Amino acid sequence: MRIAIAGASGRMGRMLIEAVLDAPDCALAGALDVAGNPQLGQDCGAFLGRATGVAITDDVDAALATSQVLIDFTRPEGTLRHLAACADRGVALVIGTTGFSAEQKAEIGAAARRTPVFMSPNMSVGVNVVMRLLEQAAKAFSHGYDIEIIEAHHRNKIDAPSGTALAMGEAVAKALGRKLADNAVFGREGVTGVRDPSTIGFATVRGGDIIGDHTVMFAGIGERIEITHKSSSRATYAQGSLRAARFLAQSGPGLYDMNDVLGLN
Ligand SMILES: NC(=O)C1=CN([C@@H]2O[C@H](COP(=O)(O)OP(=O)(O)OC[C@H]3O[C@@H](n4cnc5c(N)ncnc54)[C@H](OP(=O)(O)O)[C@@H]3O)[C@@H](O)[C@H]2O)C=CC1
Ligand SMILES: O=C(O)C1=N[C@H](C(=O)O)C[C@H](O)C1
Repeated sequence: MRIAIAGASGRMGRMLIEAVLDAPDCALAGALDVAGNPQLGQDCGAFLGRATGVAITDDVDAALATSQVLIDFTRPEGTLRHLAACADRGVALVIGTTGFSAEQKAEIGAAARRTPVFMSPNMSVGVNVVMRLLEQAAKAFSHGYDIEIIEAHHRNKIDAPSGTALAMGEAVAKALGRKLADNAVFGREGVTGVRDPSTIGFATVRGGDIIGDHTVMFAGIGERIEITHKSSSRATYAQGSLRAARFLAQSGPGLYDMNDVLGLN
């Protein structure tokens, strides 16, 4: 499978380059980064001391020329630019980027009618299994338990709450027949009044090199239940992304997520 990586010099881009180079069924076909990035023109394996023959470029057409799948961990505006190019060329797209608006998500859905697109705010198998546990827990604790979602990430993360925390909130809200948009409370300060039981609270921690921790708390009277996932390596996200790429390589146009890949639907 011929794979291009967008955000090639980023934290996830580098994990993905290493994962693709080490996967016997994958070959690196392109490495993209944004105009002005200092790594442009360098071999994308230089950080590993490996010569891949693939230079990092900001030329989207050149990076996609011989690629079957593009894996994108960049920023929403970058992803949308790559999405349009992939849809025009029929190149499949794996989206790991987070922080999309509702309008941007609709744009992704529309492009997925032309080419296979996979999107998940968290590529780890563990988080996606936890999503299912959360649906069950939310139904079981639907009365008398307050729901709070706490996430912690490294100091360089630029979006909050994390895409995963928001997806956990969506999963819990859906299981309860609520709309997250109507019930989410993002942080608290000052005289907040007593807690409205229908709300789903979010708290964000940013610091150091935390890779990604997520806890959903169901707080009742006399007990509380916490369902926690902690990532200890970005390699999990890279392996999940390759799994998604293999899935797309065998799929027609459509918008897919980890439930499709793991057969959880
Ligand atoms: N789904 C999942 O499992 C995971 C998702 N993520 C998400 O992936 C994204 C990237 O995370 P991370 O690798 O840590 O971030 P980094 O900042 O380390 O990397 C982002 C890369 O994208 C480049 N970039 C920035 N803006 C654009 C643009 N407009 N067009 C193209 N490329 C651009 C950056 O270049 P430059 O440095 O020059 O700005 C950089 O190379 C985030 O949204 C994060 O939340 C992260 C981990 C797991
Ligand atoms: O930016 C990160 O690092 C991560 N982002 C994703 C998110 O926003 O949920 C996934 C993971 O938690 C790491």
